Amino acid sequence: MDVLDQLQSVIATRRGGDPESSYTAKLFARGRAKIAQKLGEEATETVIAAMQDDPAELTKEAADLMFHLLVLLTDAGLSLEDVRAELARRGGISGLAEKASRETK
Ligand SMILES: N=c1c2ncn([C@@H]3O[C@H](COP(=O)(O)OP(=O)(O)OP(=O)(O)O)[C@@H](O)[C@H]3O)c2ncn1[C@@H]1O[C@H](COP(=O)(O)O)[C@@H](O)[C@H]1O
Repeated sequence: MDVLDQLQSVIATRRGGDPESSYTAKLFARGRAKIAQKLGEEATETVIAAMQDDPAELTKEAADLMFHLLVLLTDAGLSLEDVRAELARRGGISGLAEKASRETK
């Protein structure tokens, strides 16, 4: 099991947990809108780190971003497997070709 799968498992165990002892449980308790807000904040911090050309900070912000994305997916009843399946479905399809097919629909 890789670190993202392990993290997803830990996150799932925190649903309904004690917000006083777990940051993840606190996020779940605050609800989808708050989780989404935190994800947006972490995305902004990731962009800032990238623009400052700071690889160490970018790595940390990317980790924060991925953690909050996993919490949001879990709250929505989705998992890394769903995202992996979507990425696999796109394998071999150029992003440009995929965009063109969307524009003709
Ligand atoms: N990977 C993470 C992780 N990344 C970031 N964070 C937390 O995300 C928070 C982001 O910081 P902020 O200052 O933006 O948030 P805040 O000020 O606490 O929140 P707001 O008041 O702004 O809403 C910090 O508290 C970080 O510790 C994480 N918290 C937990 N994990 C993982 O989740 C596991 C379970 O954690 P708990 O649920 O806390 O037991 C841990 O063992 C880790 O593996």
